[in-house]
Amino acid sequence: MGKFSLSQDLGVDLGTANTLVFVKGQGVVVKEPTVVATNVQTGDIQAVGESAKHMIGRTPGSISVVRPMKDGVIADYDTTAVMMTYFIKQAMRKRSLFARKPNVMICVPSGITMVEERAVIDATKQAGAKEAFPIAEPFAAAIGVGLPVWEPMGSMIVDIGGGTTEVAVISLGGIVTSRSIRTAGDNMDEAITNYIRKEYSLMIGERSAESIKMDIGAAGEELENVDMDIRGRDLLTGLPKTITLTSREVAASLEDTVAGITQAVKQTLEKTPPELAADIVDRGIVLTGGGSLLKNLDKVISEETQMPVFVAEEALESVVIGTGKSLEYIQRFRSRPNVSSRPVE
Ligand SMILES: Nc1ncnc2c1ncn2[C@@H]1O[C@H](COP(=O)(O)OP(=O)(O)OP(=O)(O)O)[C@@H](O)[C@H]1O
Repeated sequence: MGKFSLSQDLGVDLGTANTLVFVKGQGVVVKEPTVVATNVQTGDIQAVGESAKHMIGRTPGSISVVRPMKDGVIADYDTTAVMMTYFIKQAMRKRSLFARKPNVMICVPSGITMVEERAVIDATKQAGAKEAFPIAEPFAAAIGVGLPVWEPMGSMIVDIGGGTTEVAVISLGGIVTSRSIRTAGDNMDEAITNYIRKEYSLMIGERSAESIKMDIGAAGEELENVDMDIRGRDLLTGLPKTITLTSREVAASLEDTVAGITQAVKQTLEKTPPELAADIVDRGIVLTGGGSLLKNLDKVISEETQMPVFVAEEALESVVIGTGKSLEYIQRFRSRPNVSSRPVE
Protein backbone atom coordinates (compact mmCIF):
# COMPACT_ATOMS: atom_id res chain seq x y z
CA MET A 1 0.00 0.00 0.00
CA GLY A 2 1.58 3.29 -1.06
CA LYS A 3 2.07 6.30 1.14
CA PHE A 4 -0.73 8.24 -0.59
CA SER A 5 -2.99 5.26 -1.02
CA LEU A 6 -6.64 6.18 -1.38
CA SER A 7 -7.80 2.75 -0.45
CA GLN A 8 -11.33 2.25 0.72
CA ASP A 9 -11.49 -1.49 1.19
CA LEU A 10 -14.80 -3.21 1.81
CA GLY A 11 -16.18 -6.11 3.81
CA VAL A 12 -19.24 -7.77 2.27
CA ASP A 13 -21.77 -10.21 3.71
CA LEU A 14 -23.48 -11.63 0.62
CA GLY A 15 -26.28 -13.46 2.38
CA THR A 16 -29.27 -15.46 1.21
CA ALA A 17 -31.62 -12.99 2.90
CA ASN A 18 -29.59 -9.79 3.34
CA THR A 19 -26.50 -8.20 1.83
CA LEU A 20 -24.41 -5.84 3.94
CA VAL A 21 -21.37 -3.75 3.09
CA PHE A 22 -18.81 -2.42 5.57
CA VAL A 23 -16.49 0.40 4.52
CA LYS A 24 -13.17 0.62 6.32
CA GLY A 25 -13.24 3.68 8.52
CA GLN A 26 -17.01 4.15 8.21
CA GLY A 27 -18.71 0.94 9.38
CA VAL A 28 -21.84 -0.70 7.95
CA VAL A 29 -23.11 1.52 5.12
CA VAL A 30 -25.37 -0.86 3.17
CA LYS A 31 -27.90 -3.22 4.73
CA GLU A 32 -30.44 -4.40 2.17
CA PRO A 33 -32.43 -7.53 1.34
CA THR A 34 -30.78 -9.74 -1.31
CA VAL A 35 -33.60 -9.16 -3.78
CA VAL A 36 -33.68 -7.79 -7.34
CA ALA A 37 -36.69 -6.88 -9.50
CA THR A 38 -36.23 -6.93 -13.27
CA ASN A 39 -38.38 -6.08 -16.24
CA VAL A 40 -39.02 -9.38 -17.99
CA GLN A 41 -39.24 -7.85 -21.49
CA THR A 42 -36.27 -5.48 -21.44
CA GLY A 43 -34.12 -7.12 -18.78
CA ASP A 44 -33.75 -3.70 -17.10
CA ILE A 45 -33.34 -3.59 -13.33
CA GLN A 46 -36.51 -2.23 -11.77
CA ALA A 47 -35.51 -2.21 -8.11
CA VAL A 48 -32.80 -3.58 -5.81
CA GLY A 49 -32.88 -4.36 -2.08
CA GLU A 50 -35.69 -3.14 0.19
CA SER A 51 -37.82 -1.70 -2.61
CA ALA A 52 -37.55 -4.98 -4.55
CA LYS A 53 -38.47 -6.99 -1.44
CA HIS A 54 -41.70 -4.98 -1.11
CA MET A 55 -42.64 -6.22 -4.60
CA ILE A 56 -42.43 -9.94 -3.72
CA GLY A 57 -45.77 -11.58 -4.50
CA ARG A 58 -47.21 -8.28 -5.77
CA THR A 59 -45.85 -8.03 -9.32
CA PRO A 60 -47.58 -7.97 -12.71
CA GLY A 61 -46.35 -10.45 -15.34
CA SER A 62 -43.90 -7.89 -16.74
CA ILE A 63 -41.79 -7.76 -13.57
CA SER A 64 -39.90 -10.64 -12.06
CA VAL A 65 -38.58 -10.49 -8.51
CA VAL A 66 -35.58 -12.71 -7.88
CA ARG A 67 -33.68 -13.74 -4.76
CA PRO A 68 -30.38 -14.55 -6.49
CA MET A 69 -28.82 -16.41 -3.52
CA LYS A 70 -30.10 -19.74 -2.32
CA ASP A 71 -28.82 -21.85 0.57
CA GLY A 72 -25.89 -19.47 1.06
CA VAL A 73 -24.59 -19.77 -2.50
CA ILE A 74 -25.16 -18.00 -5.80
CA ALA A 75 -28.22 -19.39 -7.59
CA ASP A 76 -28.41 -16.69 -10.30
CA TYR A 77 -24.93 -15.44 -11.20
CA ASP A 78 -25.80 -12.50 -13.48
CA THR A 79 -28.36 -11.05 -11.09
CA THR A 80 -25.96 -11.42 -8.15
CA ALA A 81 -23.23 -9.58 -10.05
CA VAL A 82 -25.60 -6.75 -11.02
CA MET A 83 -26.87 -6.46 -7.45
CA MET A 84 -23.35 -6.40 -5.99
CA THR A 85 -22.28 -3.73 -8.49
CA TYR A 86 -25.22 -1.63 -7.29
CA PHE A 87 -24.46 -2.10 -3.58
CA ILE A 88 -20.71 -1.56 -3.98
CA LYS A 89 -21.36 1.67 -5.90
CA GLN A 90 -23.76 2.76 -3.18
CA ALA A 91 -21.17 2.00 -0.50
CA MET A 92 -18.48 3.96 -2.30
CA ARG A 93 -20.53 7.06 -3.08
CA LYS A 94 -18.21 9.27 -1.07
CA ARG A 95 -15.10 7.84 -2.65
CA SER A 96 -12.48 10.17 -4.12
CA LEU A 97 -12.38 10.31 -7.91
CA PHE A 98 -8.77 9.15 -7.79
CA ALA A 99 -9.38 6.17 -5.53
CA ARG A 100 -8.29 2.78 -6.76
CA LYS A 101 -10.63 -0.18 -6.92
CA PRO A 102 -11.33 -1.62 -3.46
CA ASN A 103 -10.13 -4.92 -2.12
CA VAL A 104 -13.14 -6.84 -0.87
CA MET A 105 -13.27 -9.31 1.99
CA ILE A 106 -16.34 -11.43 1.29
CA CYS A 107 -17.83 -14.18 3.40
CA VAL A 108 -18.71 -17.63 2.05
CA PRO A 109 -20.36 -20.56 3.84
CA SER A 110 -17.78 -22.93 5.29
CA GLY A 111 -19.32 -25.89 3.46
CA ILE A 112 -19.03 -24.26 0.03
CA THR A 113 -17.57 -26.14 -2.96
CA MET A 114 -14.63 -24.79 -4.97
CA VAL A 115 -16.91 -24.01 -7.89
CA GLU A 116 -19.35 -22.14 -5.66
CA GLU A 117 -16.53 -20.15 -4.06
CA ARG A 118 -15.08 -19.30 -7.48
CA ALA A 119 -18.48 -17.90 -8.51
CA VAL A 120 -18.50 -15.59 -5.46
CA ILE A 121 -14.96 -14.36 -6.22
CA ASP A 122 -15.76 -13.77 -9.90
CA ALA A 123 -19.03 -11.95 -9.13
CA THR A 124 -17.22 -9.72 -6.61
CA LYS A 125 -14.55 -8.81 -9.16
CA GLN A 126 -17.19 -8.23 -11.82
CA ALA A 127 -18.88 -5.86 -9.37
CA GLY A 128 -15.74 -3.70 -9.22
CA ALA A 129 -13.37 -5.31 -6.70
CA LYS A 130 -9.63 -5.26 -7.35
CA GLU A 131 -9.16 -8.46 -5.37
CA ALA A 132 -11.74 -10.61 -3.59
CA PHE A 133 -10.70 -12.42 -0.41
CA PRO A 134 -13.12 -15.12 0.74
CA ILE A 135 -13.54 -15.63 4.46
CA ALA A 136 -15.56 -18.44 6.04
CA GLU A 137 -18.82 -17.07 7.39
CA PRO A 138 -18.60 -18.50 10.92
CA PHE A 139 -15.04 -17.22 11.23
CA ALA A 140 -16.15 -13.73 10.20
CA ALA A 141 -19.13 -13.97 12.57
CA ALA A 142 -16.84 -14.93 15.46
CA ILE A 143 -14.57 -11.96 14.76
CA GLY A 144 -17.65 -9.76 14.44
CA VAL A 145 -18.99 -10.68 17.88
CA GLY A 146 -15.56 -10.18 19.41
CA LEU A 147 -14.64 -13.79 20.26
CA PRO A 148 -10.91 -14.36 20.91
CA VAL A 149 -10.37 -16.22 17.61
CA TRP A 150 -6.60 -15.80 17.58
CA GLU A 151 -6.09 -17.18 21.12
CA PRO A 152 -5.45 -20.82 22.08
CA MET A 153 -9.01 -20.94 23.39
CA GLY A 154 -12.09 -22.72 22.09
CA SER A 155 -14.97 -20.49 20.96
CA MET A 156 -18.19 -21.85 19.53
CA ILE A 157 -20.25 -19.76 17.14
CA VAL A 158 -23.59 -20.69 15.56
CA ASP A 159 -24.58 -18.42 12.68
CA ILE A 160 -28.22 -18.96 11.68
CA GLY A 161 -28.92 -17.06 8.47
CA GLY A 162 -31.66 -17.24 5.87
CA GLY A 163 -30.24 -20.16 3.87
CA THR A 164 -27.58 -21.80 6.03
CA THR A 165 -26.72 -22.51 9.63
CA GLU A 166 -23.00 -22.62 10.27
CA VAL A 167 -21.66 -24.07 13.47
CA ALA A 168 -17.94 -23.76 14.18
CA VAL A 169 -15.42 -24.22 16.92
CA ILE A 170 -12.53 -21.81 16.49
CA SER A 171 -9.13 -21.64 18.15
CA LEU A 172 -5.76 -20.09 17.20
CA GLY A 173 -7.09 -18.33 14.11
CA GLY A 174 -8.62 -21.39 12.49
CA ILE A 175 -11.76 -23.48 12.38
CA VAL A 176 -11.15 -26.70 14.34
CA THR A 177 -14.48 -28.40 13.67
CA SER A 178 -17.50 -27.12 11.85
CA ARG A 179 -20.80 -28.09 10.35
CA SER A 180 -22.75 -26.23 7.71
CA ILE A 181 -26.36 -27.21 7.04
CA ARG A 182 -28.80 -25.78 4.58
CA THR A 183 -31.48 -25.38 7.24
CA ALA A 184 -32.11 -21.87 8.56
CA GLY A 185 -34.59 -18.97 8.51
CA ASP A 186 -36.00 -19.71 5.04
CA ASN A 187 -36.94 -23.24 6.12
CA MET A 188 -38.82 -21.78 9.08
CA ASP A 189 -40.89 -19.64 6.66
CA GLU A 190 -41.55 -22.68 4.47
CA ALA A 191 -42.60 -24.77 7.48
CA ILE A 192 -45.12 -22.10 8.52
CA THR A 193 -46.48 -21.84 4.95
CA ASN A 194 -46.85 -25.62 4.70
CA TYR A 195 -48.58 -25.87 8.08
CA ILE A 196 -51.14 -23.20 7.19
CA ARG A 197 -51.77 -24.77 3.79
CA LYS A 198 -52.33 -28.20 5.30
CA GLU A 199 -54.35 -27.22 8.37
CA TYR A 200 -56.39 -24.34 6.98
CA SER A 201 -56.21 -24.84 3.17
CA LEU A 202 -54.90 -21.30 3.08
CA MET A 203 -52.16 -20.13 0.75
CA ILE A 204 -50.01 -17.34 2.20
CA GLY A 205 -47.14 -15.38 0.66
CA GLU A 206 -43.44 -15.57 1.50
CA ARG A 207 -43.48 -12.19 3.25
CA SER A 208 -46.48 -13.10 5.40
CA ALA A 209 -44.77 -16.29 6.53
CA GLU A 210 -41.69 -14.29 7.55
CA SER A 211 -43.79 -11.78 9.53
CA ILE A 212 -45.60 -14.60 11.34
CA LYS A 213 -42.22 -16.07 12.32
CA MET A 214 -40.91 -12.74 13.55
CA ASP A 215 -44.11 -11.69 15.36
CA ILE A 216 -45.34 -14.85 17.05
CA GLY A 217 -42.81 -17.54 16.09
CA ALA A 218 -40.79 -19.29 18.80
CA ALA A 219 -38.85 -22.45 19.52
CA GLY A 220 -39.97 -24.95 22.16
CA GLU A 221 -43.28 -25.59 23.84
CA GLU A 222 -43.80 -23.71 27.07
CA LEU A 223 -44.88 -20.42 25.68
CA GLU A 224 -47.35 -17.78 26.48
CA ASN A 225 -49.97 -18.33 23.78
CA VAL A 226 -50.75 -15.35 21.53
CA ASP A 227 -52.96 -15.05 18.44
CA MET A 228 -52.45 -13.42 15.09
CA ASP A 229 -54.89 -12.87 12.23
CA ILE A 230 -53.53 -14.21 8.97
CA ARG A 231 -54.84 -13.36 5.53
CA GLY A 232 -54.35 -15.42 2.41
CA ARG A 233 -56.15 -17.21 -0.41
CA ASP A 234 -58.50 -20.07 0.37
CA LEU A 235 -57.33 -23.03 -1.71
CA LEU A 236 -60.87 -24.47 -1.89
CA THR A 237 -62.87 -21.38 -2.88
CA GLY A 238 -60.03 -19.36 -4.40
CA LEU A 239 -61.22 -16.34 -2.38
CA PRO A 240 -59.39 -14.24 0.22
CA LYS A 241 -59.82 -15.59 3.75
CA THR A 242 -58.66 -14.66 7.27
CA ILE A 243 -57.78 -17.19 9.95
CA THR A 244 -56.54 -16.84 13.52
CA LEU A 245 -53.27 -18.60 14.21
CA THR A 246 -51.78 -19.23 17.67
CA SER A 247 -48.13 -19.02 18.63
CA ARG A 248 -48.28 -22.64 19.85
CA GLU A 249 -49.23 -23.79 16.36
CA VAL A 250 -46.35 -21.80 14.90
CA ALA A 251 -43.92 -23.28 17.43
CA ALA A 252 -45.16 -26.78 16.55
CA SER A 253 -44.66 -26.12 12.83
CA LEU A 254 -41.08 -24.98 13.52
CA GLU A 255 -40.16 -28.06 15.55
CA ASP A 256 -38.32 -29.94 12.78
CA THR A 257 -36.27 -26.93 11.69
CA VAL A 258 -35.31 -26.14 15.29
CA ALA A 259 -34.40 -29.81 15.84
CA GLY A 260 -32.19 -29.72 12.72
CA ILE A 261 -30.29 -26.71 14.03
CA THR A 262 -29.93 -28.16 17.55
CA GLN A 263 -28.72 -31.44 16.06
CA ALA A 264 -26.00 -29.63 14.06
CA VAL A 265 -24.80 -27.93 17.27
CA LYS A 266 -24.68 -31.27 19.13
CA GLN A 267 -22.85 -33.03 16.29
CA THR A 268 -20.20 -30.30 16.25
CA LEU A 269 -19.76 -30.53 20.03
CA GLU A 270 -19.32 -34.29 19.71
CA LYS A 271 -16.41 -33.74 17.31
CA THR A 272 -14.75 -31.07 19.46
CA PRO A 273 -11.42 -32.00 21.12
CA PRO A 274 -11.74 -32.17 24.95
CA GLU A 275 -9.66 -29.08 25.86
CA LEU A 276 -11.69 -26.92 23.52
CA ALA A 277 -14.94 -28.51 24.71
CA ALA A 278 -13.95 -27.54 28.26
CA ASP A 279 -13.42 -23.92 27.12
CA ILE A 280 -16.90 -23.92 25.58
CA VAL A 281 -18.47 -25.25 28.77
CA ASP A 282 -16.86 -22.31 30.61
CA ARG A 283 -17.57 -19.61 28.07
CA GLY A 284 -20.75 -20.79 26.39
CA ILE A 285 -22.03 -20.88 22.82
CA VAL A 286 -22.71 -17.65 20.92
CA LEU A 287 -25.66 -17.54 18.50
CA THR A 288 -25.77 -14.98 15.73
CA GLY A 289 -27.46 -14.31 12.36
CA GLY A 290 -31.09 -13.26 11.91
CA GLY A 291 -32.37 -16.76 12.62
CA SER A 292 -30.94 -16.60 16.15
CA LEU A 293 -33.56 -13.93 16.90
CA LEU A 294 -36.31 -16.57 16.85
CA LYS A 295 -37.78 -16.33 20.34
CA ASN A 296 -36.66 -18.94 22.84
CA LEU A 297 -34.20 -20.59 20.43
CA ASP A 298 -31.29 -19.85 22.77
CA LYS A 299 -33.09 -21.57 25.64
CA VAL A 300 -33.92 -24.66 23.58
CA ILE A 301 -30.29 -25.02 22.41
CA SER A 302 -29.10 -24.50 25.98
CA GLU A 303 -31.44 -27.21 27.32
CA GLU A 304 -30.44 -29.66 24.59
CA THR A 305 -26.69 -29.14 24.97
CA GLN A 306 -26.54 -28.32 28.69
CA MET A 307 -24.33 -25.35 27.84
CA PRO A 308 -24.76 -21.63 28.44
CA VAL A 309 -26.01 -19.98 25.23
CA PHE A 310 -25.94 -16.26 24.37
CA VAL A 311 -27.42 -14.34 21.44
CA ALA A 312 -25.04 -11.76 19.92
CA GLU A 313 -26.04 -8.13 20.32
CA GLU A 314 -25.83 -7.21 16.65
CA ALA A 315 -27.03 -10.57 15.35
CA LEU A 316 -27.82 -9.29 11.86
CA GLU A 317 -24.50 -7.49 11.48
CA SER A 318 -21.88 -9.76 13.09
CA VAL A 319 -20.72 -11.31 9.83
CA VAL A 320 -20.22 -8.04 7.98
CA ILE A 321 -18.56 -6.43 11.01
CA GLY A 322 -16.24 -9.46 11.06
CA THR A 323 -15.39 -9.08 7.37
CA GLY A 324 -14.72 -5.39 8.06
CA LYS A 325 -12.45 -6.12 11.03
CA SER A 326 -10.63 -8.78 8.97
CA LEU A 327 -9.59 -6.12 6.48
CA GLU A 328 -6.86 -5.36 9.02
CA TYR A 329 -5.44 -8.81 8.36
CA ILE A 330 -6.05 -8.86 4.62
CA GLN A 331 -2.50 -9.96 3.87
CA ARG A 332 -3.10 -13.15 5.81
CA PHE A 333 -5.95 -14.23 3.57
CA ARG A 334 -5.36 -15.76 0.19
CA SER A 335 -7.95 -16.58 -2.47
CA ARG A 336 -7.44 -20.28 -2.03
CA PRO A 337 -10.49 -22.48 -2.34
CA ASN A 338 -11.78 -24.00 0.85
CA VAL A 339 -8.98 -22.82 3.08
CA SER A 340 -10.44 -19.36 3.36
CA SER A 341 -11.27 -20.07 6.97
CA ARG A 342 -7.61 -20.30 7.79
CA PRO A 343 -5.66 -17.11 7.68
CA VAL A 344 -2.27 -17.86 6.20
CA GLU A 345 0.62 -16.59 8.30
N1 LIG B 1 -36.74 -11.28 14.84
C1 LIG B 1 -36.55 -12.35 14.07
N2 LIG B 1 -37.05 -13.55 14.42
C2 LIG B 1 -36.86 -14.65 13.66
N3 LIG B 1 -36.17 -14.63 12.51
C3 LIG B 1 -35.64 -13.46 12.10
C4 LIG B 1 -35.79 -12.26 12.85
N4 LIG B 1 -35.15 -11.26 12.19
C5 LIG B 1 -34.63 -11.80 11.07
N5 LIG B 1 -34.92 -13.11 10.99
C6 LIG B 1 -34.57 -14.08 9.93
O1 LIG B 1 -33.18 -14.11 9.76
C7 LIG B 1 -32.88 -14.52 8.42
C8 LIG B 1 -31.86 -13.58 7.82
O2 LIG B 1 -30.72 -13.57 8.62
P1 LIG B 1 -29.33 -13.07 8.05
O3 LIG B 1 -29.47 -11.72 7.45
O4 LIG B 1 -28.33 -13.26 9.12
O5 LIG B 1 -29.11 -14.15 6.88
P2 LIG B 1 -28.17 -14.11 5.62
O6 LIG B 1 -26.79 -13.77 6.05
O7 LIG B 1 -28.76 -13.28 4.55
O8 LIG B 1 -28.26 -15.64 5.17
P3 LIG B 1 -27.13 -16.77 4.97
O9 LIG B 1 -26.12 -16.54 6.05
O10 LIG B 1 -27.85 -18.04 5.12
O11 LIG B 1 -26.62 -16.57 3.60
C9 LIG B 1 -34.19 -14.48 7.66
O12 LIG B 1 -34.67 -15.81 7.51
C10 LIG B 1 -35.09 -13.66 8.57
O13 LIG B 1 -36.46 -14.00 8.39
